[in-house]
Amino acid sequence: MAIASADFRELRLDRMSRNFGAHNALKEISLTVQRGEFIALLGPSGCGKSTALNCLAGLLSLSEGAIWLDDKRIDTLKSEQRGFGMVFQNYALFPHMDVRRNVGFGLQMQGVSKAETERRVDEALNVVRLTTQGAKLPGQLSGGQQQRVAIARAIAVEPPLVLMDEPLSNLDAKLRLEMRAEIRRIHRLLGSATIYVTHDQDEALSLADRIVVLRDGEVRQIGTPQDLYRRPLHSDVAEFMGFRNALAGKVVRREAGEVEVDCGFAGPLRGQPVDLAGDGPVTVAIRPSDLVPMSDGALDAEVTGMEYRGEAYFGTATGPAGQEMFFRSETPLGVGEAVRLGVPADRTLVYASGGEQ
Ligand SMILES: Nc1ncnc2c1ncn2[C@@H]1O[C@H](COP(=O)(O)OP(=O)(O)OP(=O)(O)O)[C@@H](O)[C@H]1O
Repeated sequence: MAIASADFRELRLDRMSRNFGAHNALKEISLTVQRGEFIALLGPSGCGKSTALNCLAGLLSLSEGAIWLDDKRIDTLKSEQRGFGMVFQNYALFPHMDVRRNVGFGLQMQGVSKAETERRVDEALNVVRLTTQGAKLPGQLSGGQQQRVAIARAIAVEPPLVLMDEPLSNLDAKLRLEMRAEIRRIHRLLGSATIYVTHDQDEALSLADRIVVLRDGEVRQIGTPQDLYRRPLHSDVAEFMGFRNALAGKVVRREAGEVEVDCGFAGPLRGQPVDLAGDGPVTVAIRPSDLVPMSDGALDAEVTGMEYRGEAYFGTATGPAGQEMFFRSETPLGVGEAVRLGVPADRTLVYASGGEQ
């Protein structure tokens, strides 16, 4: 028999809140996670990601709200009674125990029989492809192998939910990519739900079925990686998702599904209205990789910097009213050179300024 995951339908966070004194670190987070889903909690430092994960794990109590696993309320249960698997950034392995004892630790705590523990340790090590390393101490393993041991320990208890807090941030770039694929593979194999905290949008995009973007303890958007990448609903989410150009302007023409915005350049910019209401000032959001030199581009600017990044050059430029821009170029341009930059209208998103309601 293989490693399984506990049977359940859904995990439901109902207005989950957590205060530290007067500080509201989590404000009424509501979310339903289906069995089999991979959810990334994404957001900048201090947005409440780890607090949310620790509340789920039972390491922190809720100030208000509730957590349900199907029709069982679990936020009132102690951490060990929830039986979730946890994987942390620093692995948190016991240095004096060999790999097998580390992996079997949770099972031993649960009072699982010796024979069953041995079986599940074998299976978990098999899943993370470490069957030959069982007798080693953590210190004799590489970072990636140690993180695999931590994953094996988390899944050996056959949890309904696996919680991961930035598990790859201590690994080098190559290993991070390898482990991403591994984590996804293991998630599929188990069929449990995974909630994965990260501040790295690439990691969230590549791993998750759905991404929950947090800011200041609040959910800003929940969506598929494609939703989040193509059409962030608010300008702050757009900025976080890599729309580094944020140009202030005013709508001068409206058509069905498209607007023209005057941002103080030679010509107006055409874009997609995302979060527009009224006639107030707007912010135009563009990814640097979509803003490129073109002879009939609407944005006239002067190059202020140029950097080679292998796949292309990335530059900075300033517009006539001092607008700061980040763009991509196939060829290098000299600092001080005049350039016209352009972007397709369907890659240009328009938001009401201060649209953070
Ligand atoms: N034990 C605590 N006491 C007081 N404030 C706390 C405590 N833990 C977290 N906070 C505050 O709650 C907010 C959210 O913190 P949290 O660690 O959840 O953020 P995060 O998104 O995980 O950040 P990072 O990516 O830097 O780990 C922060 O403002 C933090 O200072």
